Parts: sequence; C-alpha cells; structure tokens
Amino acid sequence: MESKVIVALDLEDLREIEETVRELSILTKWFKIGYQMISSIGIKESVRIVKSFNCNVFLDMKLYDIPNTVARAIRNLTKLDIDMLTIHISGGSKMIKEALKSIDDGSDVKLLGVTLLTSFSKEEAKKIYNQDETIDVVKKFARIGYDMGLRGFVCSPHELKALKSEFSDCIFVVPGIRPSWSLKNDQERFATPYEAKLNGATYIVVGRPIIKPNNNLKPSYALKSIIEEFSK
Ligand SMILES: O=c1ccn([C@@H]2O[C@H](COP(=O)(O)O)[C@@H](O)[C@H]2O)c(=O)[nH]1
Repeated sequence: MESKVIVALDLEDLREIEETVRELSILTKWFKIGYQMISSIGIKESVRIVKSFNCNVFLDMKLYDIPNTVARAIRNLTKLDIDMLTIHISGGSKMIKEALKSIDDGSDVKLLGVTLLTSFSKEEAKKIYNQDETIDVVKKFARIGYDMGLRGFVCSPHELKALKSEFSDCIFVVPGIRPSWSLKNDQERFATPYEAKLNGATYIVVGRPIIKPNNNLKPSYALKSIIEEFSK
C-alpha cells in the first residue's frame, strides 16, 4: 500500500535535497516543498527534483493575499507538475472562491485550506482570534472553507477528530506530528503518528523528526518507523 506519510523537505542545499529524496523515495512517494526550499533553490527546481524521482509534490505555499493576486499565482503554480497546494483560509471567502475558480477544469491539483497553524498555542490563538479554544477557531475556518467549496484541510492532530466528523467527505493533511522519541521544536499542537491515525488523518506531514533527527537516526530509519506507526 502507498505510504501516506509526506516528508517535509525543509532543506536548502541542492545536493542534500537530492540525496534525501533519493534515500526516502524508496519508502514514500510524497514530499512537501515549502518556503525554506523554494527560497534557496526556487520553485521550478524544487518541483523538478521531486518529480525526477517519480514522486508527488505537495506545494505548501500557504497563499494569503487579495483574491486577484492569489488567483493569478494559482494559475501559474498549477501549470507546474504539482499534486497538492495550500492557501490560508483566513484570507477570506472571496479569496477562496477565486482560488478555486483559478484551477483549470483539467487540473488534478488538490487545493487545501490551512485552518490554524500547528505552532499556535491556545494562548496565542486567543490573542489573535479572541476565542478561548483553538477548536472554535479551527471549526469556524473549516466551515468557511467548506462552504466556499474546499474539500481538503490542513489541521493539527488536536482538532482533527472534530473536523473529520463534521466534514466527512474531505481529506485531512496533518502536520504537527511528533513520535515519542522526537523533540517538539516550535510545534504547539502536536501528537504522535499513531494518535493522528486514530483521529482520522488522511496524510501526515513530518519534517525534522525525519530529516534532522535528534538521536542521529538515519532519515530512512526514522521514516520507516513513522510509516509503521501510522499504519498500525
Ligand atoms: O499548520 C501547519 C502548516 C504547515 N506546517 C508545515 O509542516 C512542516 C512540519 O515540519 P516539522 O519539522 O515536522 O515540524 C513544516 O514544513 C511546516 O511548514 C506545519 O508545521 N503546521
């Protein structure tokens, strides 16, 4: 069965990126390209590398701007050979509507709405959104996204179960994954691969525990152990 673990390629060096994809593409066919990689080697080169190993690209752009700007960016980005792309739901209903409209009918790109970043603690979410519980912020965003037509979300493992029961026809891509043996780093709302599986994740996204493991584990061993835990 194809692995549903997406490796976040938060790396900068071209050689290191190529070697990482070469080593890990034996175990998973999904890689996430984000700011760190594109700001060092560029979007087109990033996509080219992942595709050269016959793997799928999750382009995590987290687009957030006025509707016209986002729509035009999406029109360009979907000309690249990518499989999933993100926008911030907090960009608003109009932005989401234009974003969805700008994806060609013939394109298979799945547009995902980011709810609330996993690096937000309850206190931080309260400061910005004036809600006591992160679940209330996340549910509100997911409802807006769903009503505008989104059928895929990025959310933390903490709110996953509630979203899954309300939006059962959607896919859930879940970062903030920390196996028991790894550091939390800047993640605030996190859980183990097994917990994410139990709560209904379609895909999990994992970066540092695989590519920069704190215990000198080889990336391929770290990934193998995460795939096993997520498949239990
Ligand atoms: O809410 C979010 C949305 C995206 N991410 C991205 O996922 C990876 C996670 O990396 P780790 O090293 O496993 O923490 C990273 O690329 C983020 O940009 C997220 O963490 N939370």
